[in-house]
Amino acid sequence: MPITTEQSSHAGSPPALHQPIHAALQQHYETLRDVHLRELFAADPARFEHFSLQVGDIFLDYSKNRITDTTLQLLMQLAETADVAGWRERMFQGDTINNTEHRAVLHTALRNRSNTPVLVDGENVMPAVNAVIAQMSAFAERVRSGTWTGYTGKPIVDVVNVGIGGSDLGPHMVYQALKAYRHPRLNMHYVSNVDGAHIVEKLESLDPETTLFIVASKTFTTQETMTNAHHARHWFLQHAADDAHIAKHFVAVSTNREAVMGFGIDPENMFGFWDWVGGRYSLWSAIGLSVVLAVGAENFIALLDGAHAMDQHFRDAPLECNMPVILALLGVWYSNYFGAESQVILPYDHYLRSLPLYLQQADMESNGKSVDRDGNAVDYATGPIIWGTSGINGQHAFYQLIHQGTRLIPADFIISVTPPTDLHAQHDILMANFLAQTEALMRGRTLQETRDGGVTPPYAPKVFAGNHPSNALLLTALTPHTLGMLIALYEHKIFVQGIVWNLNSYDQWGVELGKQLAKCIQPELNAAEPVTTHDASTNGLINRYRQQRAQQRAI
Ligand SMILES: O=P(O)(O)OC[C@H]1O[C@](O)(CO)[C@@H](O)[C@@H]1O
Repeated sequence: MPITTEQSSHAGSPPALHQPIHAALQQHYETLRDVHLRELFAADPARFEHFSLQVGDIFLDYSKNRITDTTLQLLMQLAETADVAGWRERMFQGDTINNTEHRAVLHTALRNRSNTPVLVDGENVMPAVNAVIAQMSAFAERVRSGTWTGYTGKPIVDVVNVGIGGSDLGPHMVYQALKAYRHPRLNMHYVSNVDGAHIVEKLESLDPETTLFIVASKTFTTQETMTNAHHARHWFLQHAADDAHIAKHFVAVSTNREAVMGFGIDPENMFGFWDWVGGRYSLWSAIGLSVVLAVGAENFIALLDGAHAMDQHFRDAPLECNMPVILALLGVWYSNYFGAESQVILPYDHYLRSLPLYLQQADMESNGKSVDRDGNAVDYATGPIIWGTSGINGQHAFYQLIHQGTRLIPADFIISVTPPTDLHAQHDILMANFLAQTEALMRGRTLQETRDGGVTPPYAPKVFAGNHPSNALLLTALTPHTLGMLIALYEHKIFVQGIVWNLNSYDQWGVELGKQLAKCIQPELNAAEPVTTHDASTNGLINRYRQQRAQQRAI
């Protein structure tokens, strides 16, 4: 039985990928599909200057893409057809662009360092945004200075952020990235998984007298987070023995005041945010509290400043020299014309090793959609599979497939020019590999070059077709400001792609379905009678689990 989606008529014009510009791009693709990047470089000695761009401390070289001036002109027309500029303005202005949840999308207001008014339902949100930043800064100052103490009077040493998805991945990634800026006494920990092993293992090494828990959940109903938070409270009270001590060891970050109070956290120790901040875009809100504790308010504000600088660039720069727009359209070019299925993210930076994981949620939870914003099934590819790891490790794991496999995998290479340590020679090795990989992917190696290169026969398996596209992103240094710019760059890239694909990038109904089903299944795992209400496979697995657990418990 086919699963159908409820069809509704398009409010506006057809999606850009149903308009004549799409046919023009398809035609153009036919002229370019067999052209090698080597030829494009040979034809234009200024290709690097031509297809590169500096914004603040981020330099983007996109010359190793399978594009010409015509490609970019057509892609820009696609963006115009999709009204990227109009939607961009709607987002920044606080229009209800998340149509299925009837919400504005205003993570940009959280880092609106110009402080110009941003209206939601006629109310300027900036005073509330600034008040939470001030509240976080004051709290962090007390914890960092040691004036905020635990129930036995000792300063806090360990902070556990209990959260999942956007309430974990963003702060965790930034905490890792900004190691150089961390407070020497404070260690942040991140517990997300409902698998008991995660929190049990974490608590083993912690001292309840010097541990602070941040329960981070936009909704304060997420099962994984609330289960872990309750376990943490139980563990704490086993030692502290008095509920009154909770106030010194548990704080909350949420939009749900009632639920926070219901958990037993003093609303004084709650850091609020708003439903117009999507979970995967919430790092800039109070969800960043662990980052403020770790690196201090000044550095957190520098992160916000960096994101704001990218917001301004994105809002003001013409489409053709707009970094997020360029990255987004290159992605569309490969997804919708070359049929690329994935996008690999390759940070050549130990401290950015969690960036691919963070971008998986940001991108795939946003644009992993098969219906457009009106609920119509789309007939074109949307969000790509995002994957990757620290680049240099990836070289020794999966790069073989990128070089010689059958799939086209566009790659983003990211590196900082400034070494993170004084091991300068090691940084040169890292940089050399970064460059070698982008060059090898682009050039490949011909049969003749293989023969001439001192390689032993057989030659044919050692030939590389090349022509694999990549972007190179050079950061001047991995500072809070540059990191803020980099994250905002990807957020806006995702936004632009969502507009071209006519998606609502700000809901996540697939995830919600999984949550609902898990809640139905959980009580069935301990049901007295065999379960028969699901399909045969799910029934079979539930009943097998029930029986085996019952046998284990009986022993
Ligand atoms: O912050 P919450 O409400 O606990 O939600 C956590 C995560 O769950 C999701 O709803 C689904 O993964 C994400 O969008 C969100 O970041």
